Amino acid sequence: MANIGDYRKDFDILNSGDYVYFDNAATSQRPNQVLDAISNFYRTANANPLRGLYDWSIAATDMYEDSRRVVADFIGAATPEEIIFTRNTSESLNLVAYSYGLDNVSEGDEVVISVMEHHSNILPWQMVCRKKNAKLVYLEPDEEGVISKEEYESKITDRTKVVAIGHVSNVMGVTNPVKEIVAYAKSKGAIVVVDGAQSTPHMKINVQDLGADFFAFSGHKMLGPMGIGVLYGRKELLENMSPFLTGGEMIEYVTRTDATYAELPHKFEAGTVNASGAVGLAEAIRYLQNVGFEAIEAQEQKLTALLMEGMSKLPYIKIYGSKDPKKHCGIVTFTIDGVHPHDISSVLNDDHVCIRAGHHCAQPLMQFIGEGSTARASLYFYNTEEEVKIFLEKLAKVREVMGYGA
Ligand SMILES: Cc1ncc(COP(=O)(O)O)c(CNc2co[nH]c2=O)c1O
Repeated sequence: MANIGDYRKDFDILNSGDYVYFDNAATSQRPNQVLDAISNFYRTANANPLRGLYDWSIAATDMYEDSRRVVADFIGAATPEEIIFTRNTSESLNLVAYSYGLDNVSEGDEVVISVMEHHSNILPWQMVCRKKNAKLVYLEPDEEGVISKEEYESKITDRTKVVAIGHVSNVMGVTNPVKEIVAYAKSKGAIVVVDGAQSTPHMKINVQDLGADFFAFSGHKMLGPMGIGVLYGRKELLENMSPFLTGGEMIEYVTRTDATYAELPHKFEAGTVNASGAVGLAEAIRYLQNVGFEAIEAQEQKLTALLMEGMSKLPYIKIYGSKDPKKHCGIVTFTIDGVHPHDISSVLNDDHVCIRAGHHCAQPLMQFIGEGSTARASLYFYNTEEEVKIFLEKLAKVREVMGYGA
């Protein structure tokens, strides 16, 4: 059994200088195995997949569809046809809103989301409700970001057609009770879309166990390349949905006035697909499975506990979310009295420490917690205790650098 620290050697960028990378909730880093898999695709099987009748195109198609099978197995889909490759979580969520929401939400219906959602899981539903004259209802968490049973049972009603909920908040780090929310939503006749962007990199996902009707995530947050995302959808729903984007690959037959569409999953994959991205994502999945989510979770929880314990010694720092490091998924959002989050990030960057600062594409949540912006450190399994110590040392200097007393 490899030690969790043995994997860091696979990430050249993390070993090429003195940078401390604590912005993994924005995007992760990539191991050499993923970079080599993408390079190998272009060096040995690069051709436009799915339509060509020659060896390279057939090889590219095989690699692309093998990757789809890897993704389906990874998240417990019933069949690979339930896996749609997109560019990212944002596109996946838009696909559901446009192709399912506009056809199934009617005037007077309600769509339930939470105030903690990323804009990618707010704006598509604002669009649906505006176009269909439906009502957008917000679930509100407690101070630690927990959505209570009373809260979701009071707001998910017989008028609810869609519940769209983040699995893990990119700000609070809290894991929502998705399985319970799904069960209750289904008892009210609603379908559930789960935004898995911040959960899929950190924990074992089984979409059938969750009961999700749709589940979205991005490759770049889980060691994969940018530009490849996934939408899982229950086959019976996908089969009855209109295409989202139209064009090449996704048709059976086109006349001057009409067209018939390809079978799943190709109906939802217009144009030349991101075959190399899918191959890279499949390799990222194999890499994560080799590390193991138990080891990943243990390392993240150990580092988050060290981080939060060190930050708690600085009285001018406020941490958002749970006081329990085990309930942060590696995400620690904070403010420093008197210092703008952008300045926190800039001062830390002077010491080669990389964190995120701003509204994190979660402005309704910022309004809910009464902040314009916050700073956020987000860890992954390849970060180290030494990096946490460096972060805490540099963080303790920020106020001084900004002209405050220590
Ligand atoms: C919960 C959540 N949903 C959806 C998205 C959109 O993912 P994308 O389509 O791959 O961009 C993000 C990205 N979150 C962040 C991107 O940069 N910093 C973040 O916190 C997210 O955290």
